[in-house]
Amino acid sequence: MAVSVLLRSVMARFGLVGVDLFAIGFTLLVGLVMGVAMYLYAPSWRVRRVPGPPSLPLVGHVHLLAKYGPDVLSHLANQYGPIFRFHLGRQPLVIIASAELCKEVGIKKFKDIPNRSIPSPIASSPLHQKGLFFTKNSRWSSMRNTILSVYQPSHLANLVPTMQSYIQSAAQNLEAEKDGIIFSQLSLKLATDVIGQAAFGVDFGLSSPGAAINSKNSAEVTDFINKHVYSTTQLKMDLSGSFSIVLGLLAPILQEPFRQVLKRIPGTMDNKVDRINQGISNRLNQIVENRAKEKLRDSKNFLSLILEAMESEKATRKLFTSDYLSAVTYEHLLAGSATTSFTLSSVMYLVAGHPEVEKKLLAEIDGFGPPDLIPTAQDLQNNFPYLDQVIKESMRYYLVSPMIARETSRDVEVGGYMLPKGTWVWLAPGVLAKDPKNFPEPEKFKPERFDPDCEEQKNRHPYAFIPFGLGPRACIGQKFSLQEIKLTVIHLYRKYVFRHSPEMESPLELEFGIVLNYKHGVKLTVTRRQ
Ligand code: HEM
Repeated sequence: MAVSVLLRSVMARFGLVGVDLFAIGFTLLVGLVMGVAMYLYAPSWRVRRVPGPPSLPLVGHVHLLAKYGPDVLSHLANQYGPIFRFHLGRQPLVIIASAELCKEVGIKKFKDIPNRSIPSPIASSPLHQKGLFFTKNSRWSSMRNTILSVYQPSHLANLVPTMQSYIQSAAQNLEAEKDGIIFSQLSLKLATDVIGQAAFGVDFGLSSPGAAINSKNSAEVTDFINKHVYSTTQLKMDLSGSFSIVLGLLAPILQEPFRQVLKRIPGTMDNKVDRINQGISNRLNQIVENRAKEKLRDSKNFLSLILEAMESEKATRKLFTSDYLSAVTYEHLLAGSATTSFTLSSVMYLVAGHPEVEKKLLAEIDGFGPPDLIPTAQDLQNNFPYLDQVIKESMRYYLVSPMIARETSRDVEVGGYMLPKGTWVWLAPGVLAKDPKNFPEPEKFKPERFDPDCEEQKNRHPYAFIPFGLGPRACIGQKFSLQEIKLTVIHLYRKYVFRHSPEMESPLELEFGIVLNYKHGVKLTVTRRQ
């Protein structure tokens, strides 16, 4: 009532006497509803010609994730072909599910599609945004060039003794656990220790036996790692993340304002994520600051190498301001731990369930030389061809990163469809890896399909298997992680054999995060070899 009186007096002032208030209210309401509808549907409208299933208002196709689980995109590719839409809430993704089109997006048309889209879990986490993964255009290429220069093969080769000593120490845990171990937990600790040393020159001391008791600063380290694990596992791609992440899926425009408010309200998940990310940032800044002050640095770790480059080159100094330096260093921990650990656990799980593969693998490992002969980086690359096949097949079978996010930076034609600037184009290596055209009987674990002499391998499209991505934006850590995984498998199989623990579910259950993870872990029993 009071509002209508007020409105009338305002209207009278402007000479609008006699205008129907109801009509104005109705027009405003219709305008508002249309505005919201346009906001929600505009992104879908721009790519409407690309085929895809009907999407639900607000949630898009997220409900299909619940229905089909990890196979959702393979299912849709069968129905809609090699390029189709999948809506994450309001945001349509154009999914690329053929090897030839992946090559087109990742290599041939790279200059039109050079960056990654930033999904809502990352948009709500400033900590994750300034690493190489999400930086864009010229900043990205300058950062990548500097980072690649510290990934020389000689640098990797120098890391073999460091990796080996962590592996040997972690393997001692196996002796203590007669009833079996949760291998995926041990491998995450090992991978975190290795990357902690390689990236920061810091010994987290997580994987050595009795780590919690021995480590001088165990409480602080455990706290840091727990924060890291929490921060990473909260980057959910479904509707179970923090409120601001879920809102980011539905209405991105509201995500940042809500995050700013919610992070100040104790008890909310946004508040917890923010506190934890702050804690990680502070700890990282401290590590970076301490390293920067050191006169004599251990030049084997990534951070020291970048700091040295910064001291000698003005351009690098300008590029790596402290926030970017902390972010790329943290990114190493993030990218280097969960991915490598998941892949290592997959290898151990799959070999443990396939005695015929185990037999061939043991023959190759035993044939390399005496049990205490540590392979060099070159040996690892050239002298373990069957191990290579086992790792590739394990990565195909359980692909840690089944999606690769990219975004068009101008209008570009892909697969016969014109995609406007700003379209999210996501490659689907997970679909390619399970496509029977590329991999006959995809549900069978057959390392021999990667034998360079076999017909299946010869006939396969060269980009049908891209676990590390492709083109100028491919993974920088590929050689690093393969070196670590091979050294670990060789060391473990020289001493032990493994079987599935009877306590483990079958088939293995997986969960979606920013990378794939094992829901209940990989549990194995261990037997010492005679
Ligand atoms: C088994 C282990 C790993 C897998 C499966 C993996 C997978 C991937 C994939 C699929 C991409 C996206 C590539 C693309 O867009 O084409 C990527 C990018 C990246 N990875 Fe890895 N990765 C692994 C280990 C590592 C390690 C150990 C590090 C660091 C030492 C690392 C650092 C990065 C970085 C920084 C990028 C972004 C590159 C850029 O945008 O220029 N990754 N990784």
